[in-house]
Amino acid sequence: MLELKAEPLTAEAFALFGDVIDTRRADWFPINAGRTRRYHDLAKVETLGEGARTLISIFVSQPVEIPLELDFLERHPLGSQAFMPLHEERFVVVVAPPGDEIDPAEVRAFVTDGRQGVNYHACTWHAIQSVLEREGEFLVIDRGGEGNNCDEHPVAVRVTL
Ligand SMILES: NC(=O)N[C@@H](O)C(=O)O
Ligand code: NI
Repeated sequence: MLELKAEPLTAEAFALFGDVIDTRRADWFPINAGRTRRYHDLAKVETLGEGARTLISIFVSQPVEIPLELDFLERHPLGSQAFMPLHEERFVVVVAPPGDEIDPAEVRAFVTDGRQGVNYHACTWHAIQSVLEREGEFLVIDRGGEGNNCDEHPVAVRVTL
């Protein structure tokens, strides 16, 4: 069993796996006669393969227990997947770099601070949505279309905070 203590999520540490969506760390420009700040193009949306299209969904998730025990990670080979909390929910992120095998030494665990969202790049191995403390509501942007877009890989991970 791989034991990991979750680190605070930062864009730098997450760069190998995807993007951190966070207005506090992003540029913006004014639109709508200056009434709106546009935080523009914050993450790389990928939609690959036959009939690919971008989906906008809402996930309402029940909270996970800590320690969080995982027995697999998953990846989406045909597209990215973004999760943005709608009510400052914190969540646990467990990732490994793209590749057909998962090297336990490369698995990382993070915890968000409520203002952060994540966008997993295509093929990044990740744990399924794991919200903390209370029911969470997330805006999810990912890929629809033909073909299989979800592979699972067994790996035993135990995450503490
Ligand atoms: N299956 C699904 O839509 N969600 C997962 O991909 C996940 O990352 O939670
Ligand atoms: Ni996923």
